Amino acid sequence: MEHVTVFGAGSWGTALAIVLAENGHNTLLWTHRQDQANEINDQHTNKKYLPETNLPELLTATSDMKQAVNHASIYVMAVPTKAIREVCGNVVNHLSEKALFIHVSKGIEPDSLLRISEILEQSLPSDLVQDIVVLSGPSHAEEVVLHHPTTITAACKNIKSAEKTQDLFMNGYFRVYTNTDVIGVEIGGALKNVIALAAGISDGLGYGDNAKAALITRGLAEISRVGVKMGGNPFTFSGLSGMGDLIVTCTSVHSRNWRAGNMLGKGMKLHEVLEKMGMVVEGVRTTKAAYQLSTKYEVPMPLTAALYDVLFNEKVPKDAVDELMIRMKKREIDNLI
Ligand SMILES: NC(=O)C1=CN([C@@H]2O[C@H](COP(=O)(O)OP(=O)(O)OC[C@H]3O[C@@H](n4cnc5c(N)ncnc54)[C@H](OP(=O)(O)O)[C@@H]3O)[C@@H](O)[C@H]2O)C=CC1
Ligand SMILES: O=C(CO)COP(=O)(O)O
Repeated sequence: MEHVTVFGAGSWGTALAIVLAENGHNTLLWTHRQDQANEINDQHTNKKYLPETNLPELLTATSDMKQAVNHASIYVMAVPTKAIREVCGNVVNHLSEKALFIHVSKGIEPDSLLRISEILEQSLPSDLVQDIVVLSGPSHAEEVVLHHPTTITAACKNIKSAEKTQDLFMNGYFRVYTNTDVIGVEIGGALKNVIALAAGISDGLGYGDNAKAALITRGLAEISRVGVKMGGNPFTFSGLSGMGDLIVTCTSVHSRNWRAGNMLGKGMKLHEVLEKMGMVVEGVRTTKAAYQLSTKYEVPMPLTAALYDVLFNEKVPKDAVDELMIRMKKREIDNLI
């Protein structure tokens, strides 16, 4: 039995805290909202994020950062990408012993173009970090809490820490693989959200399965192209954190990115969509970052560029699709390896 603190009590942080508690670990969930901590401790629910779920009574919550840091030396960082720096900054204020950091966020910071593990490296004192692990793959919180079979990857340059993460989370419904390709796993997890927004737009426009399959396949081509240039292993992109997560996010009604795209395709404005969602839609900021990555690494990413224009330059979605279809002729296969 280990002591673990999960930072972030949204859908994913709460679902992972349930997995850990069910695996017998002494798990504390940190939230920045006292009323939410009270609800979790007193009613064993988190109605805003997982309305149908009863939380294990052994799972407790706090909004006290000092208590959260002191509780454990294994931390799961489960806040959206845009909150990672702020939460790390607060953790550091109370950190006094070496800890293992497992992050589960799927994004890339616009402008700095840092991956989440790089933001953690920048924000945390290196002498107090045992290792940084990324846990990523096709895993909607709504299905994990129903114990539906789920597979995911724990990646760390140090395989021992990936294996430790595997042991912490693995159980009969949550199967964890290991990988040492942190770059590939993080890039796949972040960029699939861009393509999922596009898949939602395609469905919102009334296009069918052919269009969806095209987006998933050509989306994977552009994710792999830039991911390999950034140093990822080409094979990682056909694994759980690449193709696996791309499929689930582009095809599931649970996906916030797909749902947001769907509303855009039906004609809603981006700000209206984001207000209506009330949960993080990582793909919006990540589209900006991906567009910048495409320029920085001189990699063609036509789907990303089209989505960028729809989100930030008021391009009409149907026009973006039409323009994608009549681009100049191409060969299908890139020489990635
Ligand atoms: N949901 C899922 O199935 C999965 C999500 N992920 C990834 O996990 C990450 C978190 O997503 P998810 O849990 O779904 O997001 P949600 O939108 O469900 O929840 C986000 C949580 O983070 C909190 N938060 C936001 N900003 C801050 C801040 N500055 N300080 C402290 N807490 C903050 C929110 O609090 P508040 O209520 O106050 O807004 C909320 O509790 C994302 O990167 C996502 O891509 C990965 C796999 C699966
Ligand atoms: O990453 C996810 C599933 O693996 C969750 O995707 P959304 O953020 O689109 O809901």
